[in-house]
Amino acid sequence: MEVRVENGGSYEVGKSGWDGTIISDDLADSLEFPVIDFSFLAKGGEDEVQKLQKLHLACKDWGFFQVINHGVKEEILEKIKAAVAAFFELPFQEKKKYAMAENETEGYGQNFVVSEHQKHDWSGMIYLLTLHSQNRNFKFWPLSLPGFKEALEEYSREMQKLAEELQANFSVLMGLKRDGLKRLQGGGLKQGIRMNYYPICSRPDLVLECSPHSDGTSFTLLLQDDDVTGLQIKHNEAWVPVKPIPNSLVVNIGDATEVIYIYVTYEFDFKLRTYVDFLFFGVQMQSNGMYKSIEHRAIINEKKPRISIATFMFPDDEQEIGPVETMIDDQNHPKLYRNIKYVD
Ligand SMILES: O=C(O)CCC(=O)C(=O)O
Ligand SMILES: [Fe+2]
Repeated sequence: MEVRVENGGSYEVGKSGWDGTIISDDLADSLEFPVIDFSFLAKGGEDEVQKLQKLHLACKDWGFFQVINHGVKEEILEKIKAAVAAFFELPFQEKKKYAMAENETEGYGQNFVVSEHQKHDWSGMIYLLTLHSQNRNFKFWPLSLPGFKEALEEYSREMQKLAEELQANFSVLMGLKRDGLKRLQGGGLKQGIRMNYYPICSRPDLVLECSPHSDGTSFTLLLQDDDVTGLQIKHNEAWVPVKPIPNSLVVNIGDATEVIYIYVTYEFDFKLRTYVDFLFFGVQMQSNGMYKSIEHRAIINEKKPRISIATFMFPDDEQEIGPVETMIDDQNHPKLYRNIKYVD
């Protein structure tokens, strides 16, 4: 059985999608997906590594965790969800005005999901660069939608504060001062926000909406609908559903990469082989592989549409970054990645 996903001009043809055991919701509960109480982390000092043990294990063993008590007001979360819902409710002709152009990463894109039995609804996403503010490209912003710009700007500011606090905690875990990773990166994190809309689907077993991927970021903060489970992460070779905790945010470690070199060669057995050389920039790289960027995907729900809002944090460019010295130990943890500049 095949599922075809059309995305703008191109499409992928995949297998039926389900390519691994899916853990049931009950079993997932017993696996204790990490929940981090942010009020314990906020403003933590360099001498408080012990307090961060839970965060360390979450990043090392799962690459994902949910953050509660993060301090972002519920009304700000509700406002952005409502603004995103209002955008996706606009007629297609209106949304199309913000369409992603060829070779651009920003703007509105839609997936037309087709199974072998029936046509399904449109699903879509809109991706906007939000910080640094000079990177904003307002031609992709639905400025005529009342309240959208204000809601997104406010949400973006709150995510930045939270991301900086998380980065400070990652610094301490890597044996640095709170501002260690920021200094090594030569400045603040850049930010882009991807808003996803997943329509109802009567045969969710046939459709996999957001295909398996890992995030090419430093790290990501995800806000999802409180009452629809859609996100699944790969853990011990199984897909584990992440049941939303109301008003929480999901954080995951990223692996921003860039292909630097592709070469094709004839091997001694006269077979043509292709090699790809990657550069890595995310927290996975800075932690010298201790913290992992994990594959995840989202599935469509039978009864309720779902919105998710992913805030992608990127290293600032222009500055050479590499694995943090304290994470390298020639004997047990030799340096896995080269130092490099991030250029997007
Ligand atoms: O919708 C989700 O839960 C996942 C979205 C996601 O992984 C992404 O936008 O990168
Ligand atoms: Fe993702």
